[in-house]
Amino acid sequence: MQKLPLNTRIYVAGHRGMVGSAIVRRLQAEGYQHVVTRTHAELDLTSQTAVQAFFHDNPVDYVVLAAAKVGGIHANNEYPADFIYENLMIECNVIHQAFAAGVKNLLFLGSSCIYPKLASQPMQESALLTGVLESTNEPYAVAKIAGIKLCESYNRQHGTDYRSVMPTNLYGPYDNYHPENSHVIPALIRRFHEAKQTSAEEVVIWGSGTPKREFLHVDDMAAACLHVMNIDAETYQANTQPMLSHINVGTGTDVTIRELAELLAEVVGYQGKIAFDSSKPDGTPRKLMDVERLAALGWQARIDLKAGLQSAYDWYAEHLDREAIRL
Ligand SMILES: NC(=O)C1=CN([C@@H]2O[C@H](COP(=O)(O)OP(=O)(O)OC[C@H]3O[C@@H](n4cnc5c(N)ncnc54)[C@H](OP(=O)(O)O)[C@@H]3O)[C@@H](O)[C@H]2O)C=CC1
Ligand SMILES: C[C@H]1O[C@H](OP(=O)(O)OP(=O)(O)OC[C@H]2O[C@@H](n3cnc4c(=O)[nH]c(N)nc43)[C@H](O)[C@@H]2O)[C@@H](O)[C@@H](O)C1=O
Repeated sequence: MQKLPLNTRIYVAGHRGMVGSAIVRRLQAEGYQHVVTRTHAELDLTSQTAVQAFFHDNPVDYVVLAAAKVGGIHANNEYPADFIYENLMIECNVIHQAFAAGVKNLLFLGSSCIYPKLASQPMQESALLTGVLESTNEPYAVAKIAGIKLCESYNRQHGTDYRSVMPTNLYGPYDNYHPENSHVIPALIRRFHEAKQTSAEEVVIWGSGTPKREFLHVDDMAAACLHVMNIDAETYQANTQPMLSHINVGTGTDVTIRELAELLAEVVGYQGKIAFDSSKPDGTPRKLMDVERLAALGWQARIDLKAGLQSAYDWYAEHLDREAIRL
């Protein structure tokens, strides 16, 4: 396994987010000495001129693109223009300006929602663009597919080594706990915690509870990112042909939303009723990732779901009074 030199200058875009912060923790733990970061306030990645100036003034060797407009099923449904515009702008600016500044290596984070709504399960990388997308997050998915194609096209035309990883649903420290705009795990952690504090009789879960989801702890995701970054170029190219420049990252197992809710109630210690509001959207019925490609390249998830949920809840409870929690 080729090891990136520890003095590699690595720019992590989105370093304060759940995934970006996990990647920075992992890089620092592994001894990388030159991790470059900018907050959203310091550098708005939707601004072409600001991104061009950043790369001109700050020579880097590797870019990790973990910055994005991110949200759960409700946020995607409510703000489709924001999701497609901001993510397309971030991807075009960072990928093109990295190339223009001579950066040879980049890791782009896509998402499992790039695959067709009814793709056969588990979903292989080759399923991309073989069917219609899930309507609740289609704009976001189209932006993510564009990110994959940007990396692939710069590799084909300019000989860059821009890689794309497709994470399944993620959770863990520094997640977004907004009651409406968050993903299901932070939303339910917060709802069950507040229900326990107020002795509420029941907690309402969105949808039917029947959809299935795969959940990967963000520390596993960060480990997978560093693993992919350290694969030598010819091995990476040989394992992502024909033109399949992306690699799925997941656990290879899934649970129903009902099972997840019951697990979280147990983890949080909530003993009231769990009800389902079928007026809320279910989204994709199932999106289990085929993780064989990355397994063949030497990486598998390690964090068990129940232990991961427990650690995520413990982190939430410990940070409630601090600004780290995005409520
Ligand atoms: N969370 C999940 O379940 C999944 C996430 N992913 C992907 O992983 C990546 C990271 O997601 P996650 O960590 O959960 O998201 P977060 O929302 O936690 O982090 C996103 C980061 O990007 C920053 N950002 C957003 N817009 C801009 C901008 N215009 N300029 C500069 N910075 C910006 C945010 O800063 P600020 O908050 O200050 O605006 C934030 O730090 C994304 O590409 C996402 O699509 C893929 C699959 C699942
Ligand atoms: C991560 C990935 O996938 C995301 O899509 P998603 O997987 O459908 O995201 P979700 O976590 O919001 O919902 C998962 C399931 O859970 C149910 N559900 C129940 N109760 C709550 C609840 O209270 N909140 C939320 N958000 N969902 C709930 C919800 O109805 C749905 O059936 C994209 O947005 C996109 O971000 C993307 O890249």
